[in-house]
Amino acid sequence: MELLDWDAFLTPYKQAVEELKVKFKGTREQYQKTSLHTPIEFVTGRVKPVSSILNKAARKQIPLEQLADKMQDLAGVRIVTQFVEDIDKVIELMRARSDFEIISERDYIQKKKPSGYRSYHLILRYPVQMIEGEKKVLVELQIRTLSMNFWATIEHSLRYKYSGEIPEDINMRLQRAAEAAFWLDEEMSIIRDEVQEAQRIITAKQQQSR
Ligand SMILES: Nc1nc2c(ncn2[C@@H]2O[C@H](COP(=O)(O)OP(=O)(O)OP(=O)(O)O)[C@@H](O)[C@H]2O)c(=O)[nH]1
Ligand SMILES: Nc1ncnc2c1ncn2[C@@H]1O[C@H](COP(=O)(O)OP(=O)(O)OP(=O)(O)O)[C@@H](O)[C@H]1O
Repeated sequence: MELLDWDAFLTPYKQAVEELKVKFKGTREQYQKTSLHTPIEFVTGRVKPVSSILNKAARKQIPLEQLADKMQDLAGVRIVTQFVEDIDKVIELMRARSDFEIISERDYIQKKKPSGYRSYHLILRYPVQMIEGEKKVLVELQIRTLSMNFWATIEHSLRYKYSGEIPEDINMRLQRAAEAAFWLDEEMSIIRDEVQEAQRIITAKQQQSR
């Protein structure tokens, strides 16, 4: 595929990522207007870079003609939460929506990956309105806490730096960091009610001074 074709091929994925980011940020804003704790801390998204698509296609032996069906993370959106309990709430919110179909779920929180990676993944089939008509694209939605996100971001950078072959001593540190990230989530869950009450007071004060 040439550069121009990539641009055309990825257009609906870009559209899907932009639309879903707006929608999920909108959900966060709705929560902020209530006295309820918002389960969404922030939302990010990206279209997979072409170099990364080519690497993954070669690694997984996916023919380029089958990318749309076989590579589920061409469009990726991530919802980051404060607490592990918020992840369940976000999953509930996603299951109640009618603007996409959830086609699969993977729980890497109950069952973390050997690397230490924790996150909850949903694969969505999302309809994008193109000038040629509706096109349904797959979107990978990752839901994770701030602590899980911190670990995954650091691990991703190291994996990139060492082209997947992370030296043993650093790997050991990463495993320990994964355990620390898990305990951070546990500790924060225990004081969740206190934290949420403090945040409610701060939000109410900010709204009064507007
Ligand atoms: N940082 C980090 N991210 C991970 C790890 N495992 C999975 N992910 C993220 O989760 C996505 C989906 O992973 P999987 O559910 O394992 O999907 P997969 O197609 O079986 O495997 P990948 O080749 O990793 O995409 C990846 O593209 C990454 O963004 C990990 O060990 N570390
Ligand atoms: N679902 C997602 N939502 C938001 N950002 C994502 C998502 N998946 C990956 N990213 C981010 O996009 C950037 C580039 O991701 P890339 O697709 O190359 O990584 P990857 O998903 O780990 O790779 P691979 O699946 O090919 O091993 C990274 O910063 C990664 O954290």
